[in-house]
Amino acid sequence: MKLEGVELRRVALPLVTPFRTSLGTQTVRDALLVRVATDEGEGWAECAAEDDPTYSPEYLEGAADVIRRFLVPALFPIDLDPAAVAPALRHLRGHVMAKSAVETAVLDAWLRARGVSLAAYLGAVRRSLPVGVSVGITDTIDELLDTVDRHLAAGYARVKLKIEPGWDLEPVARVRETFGADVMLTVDANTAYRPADARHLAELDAYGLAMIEQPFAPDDLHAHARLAAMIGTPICLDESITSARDAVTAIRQGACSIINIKPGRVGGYLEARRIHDVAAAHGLPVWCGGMLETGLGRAANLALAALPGFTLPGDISATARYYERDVTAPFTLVNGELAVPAGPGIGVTPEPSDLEALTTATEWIPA
Ligand SMILES: O=C(O)CCC(=O)N[C@@H](C(=O)O)c1ccccc1
Repeated sequence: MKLEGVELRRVALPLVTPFRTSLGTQTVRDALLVRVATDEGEGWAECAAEDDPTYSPEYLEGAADVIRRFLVPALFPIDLDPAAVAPALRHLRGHVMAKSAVETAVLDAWLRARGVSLAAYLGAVRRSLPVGVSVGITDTIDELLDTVDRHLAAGYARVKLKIEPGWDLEPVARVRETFGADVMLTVDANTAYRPADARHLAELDAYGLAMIEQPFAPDDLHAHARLAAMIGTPICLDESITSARDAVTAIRQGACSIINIKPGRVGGYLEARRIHDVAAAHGLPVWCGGMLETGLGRAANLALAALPGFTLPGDISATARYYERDVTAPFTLVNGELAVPAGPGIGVTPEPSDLEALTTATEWIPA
């Protein structure tokens, strides 16, 4: 398969409600979409990078630049198949979210041309999935309780509460006492705490949480291992894991007993599957994280989350949780589950009128 050109398209999707985490508050999702044109047809992908380098060192303008100047030119001479992309880009250091978007678009084109779904290609074992929902930091506890109530009524299998210093024990205690012991509850700190906060975080052990996600800095595996040894609640890593090698290191150091896999953060769906396999070999459950994806990323994440080791509900909410309008048809919860796309490739394509309405810029990179 030969690359004939690549379209980079920026879209802006207003969020239905502001999304506040320890990293800041988001009211719109600016996304970079990648469409590859090949001699066998086209493929789509979405870059997980945010507008600013707060979640990871990557950011959208930088990802577009590295794709335009380095990643795409490196692929033009290559006879492409899914396994050929990463090796062709290996001499270019880092930029895993940009690389993930390019690899995924090539993978989508290759699979569409062969009539194979991403789910089947990755080894999915389920056709629909119970999914979780992420709840941002709110101004008041009452607002938080209303939000959780609404999401539980919608059928979400797990509620994730964003926490940060000053907003942790009380919101968790109030949600637990309001909704009872049976709700699967997790917290995500997005690296907001310091090792000296370990004893404070250990008090979360009283609330039967399914996990505490990424309390400390991405590179501080020791602090995570020390907390893991102090408490019964499992520690889950997100930002710390950018490859299968990172996953092995973290597991061997006792820094985590659950891993949040985000294909963009680890360089693509093939590396994501490797992390799934490594975790399974060590008996660790994994789940699929979210980066406020449009329907393009959401579709691909559902395929990954259908693999056997993804035994915990992921951050793959219904479209309506974030967006009034999306670039693809909306994903809706049916009996608390989302259907895994079964069509060729990622199984969805943008709706032309919605895509145009949400587009803020496009550029074409010719061969
Ligand atoms: O449901 C979603 O797509 C978002 C899930 C979520 O909480 N994402 C968090 C995270 O750290 O996992 C996040 C996304 C984007 C930016 C910062 C944080």
